[in-house]
Amino acid sequence: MNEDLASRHLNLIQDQRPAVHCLTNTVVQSLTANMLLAVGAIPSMSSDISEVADFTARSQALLVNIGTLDPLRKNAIQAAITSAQENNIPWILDPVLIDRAPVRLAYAQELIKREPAVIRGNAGEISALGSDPKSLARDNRSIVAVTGATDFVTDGNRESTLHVGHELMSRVTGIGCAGTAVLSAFCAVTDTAGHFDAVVAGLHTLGKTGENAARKASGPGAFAATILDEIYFTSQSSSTERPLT
Ligand SMILES: Nc1ncnc2c1ncn2[C@@H]1O[C@H](COP(=O)(O)OP(=O)(O)O)[C@@H](O)[C@H]1O
Ligand SMILES: Cc1ncsc1CCOP(=O)(O)O
Ligand SMILES: [Mg+2]
Repeated sequence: MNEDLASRHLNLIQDQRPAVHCLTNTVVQSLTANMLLAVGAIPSMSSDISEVADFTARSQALLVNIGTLDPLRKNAIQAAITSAQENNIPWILDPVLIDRAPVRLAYAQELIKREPAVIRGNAGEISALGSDPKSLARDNRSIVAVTGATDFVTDGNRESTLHVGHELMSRVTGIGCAGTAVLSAFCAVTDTAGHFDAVVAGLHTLGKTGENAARKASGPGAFAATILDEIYFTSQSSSTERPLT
């Protein structure tokens, strides 16, 4: 079932080539842009306050990743979210490392009040928000995805648990961040009602390509390159509707 869901969304991405504007941390920008290109989306990364609203308005999804922050970037994030809301564009939050600093947690909680379409984080990050994933989803009208060895997705009512991925994915910085960008591209080709399925499909695709890459890579260094290849081959094969594995 998730295979077909993923294949259908990958086909839509190949057809629509959605633009995803990414306000993301300085550690993962290159991997994120390359993962979006490999899956068939079109990334942009500007954070200048003079243009960020326009970049967002001309995109089909906005990624907000708070891994590295500064005052200028915070201003850009607020302006981009406003533009996304004004243009009915889904914005997706990756609350990186909010379990490590109270000020970062408080900032993420402020952003969540603006009702992201999706919140994707690892178990430590999501639990730092202080409510269970289903309540968090219901209270903010968001899809919540809690990722790790097992991924859990909820819209506050529906639930999906995914047993995909490989341990090597936790050994390369940016796989989670790039994963949130990939599921943003999946959300970009669906309407709000389709975002639950889009997140499940995006995480299924990420996990299966991670498994494929782990079979071929000798270690984390090769894995970082191989996962790019694998998500590209997967996106290309979706047009012939071959299974992801
Ligand atoms: N131990 C693991 N076993 C299998 N898959 C994993 C494991 N750790 C991470 N992953 C995969 O990597 C993805 C993102 O990793 P995660 O560690 O949750 O994010 P982050 O890097 O933001 O902490 C998950 O959705 C899952 O597919
Ligand atoms: C190490 C680090 N520090 C701030 S952002 C970042 C990258 C986090 O990437 P991911 O959440 O995908 O592991
Ligand atoms: Mg992360």
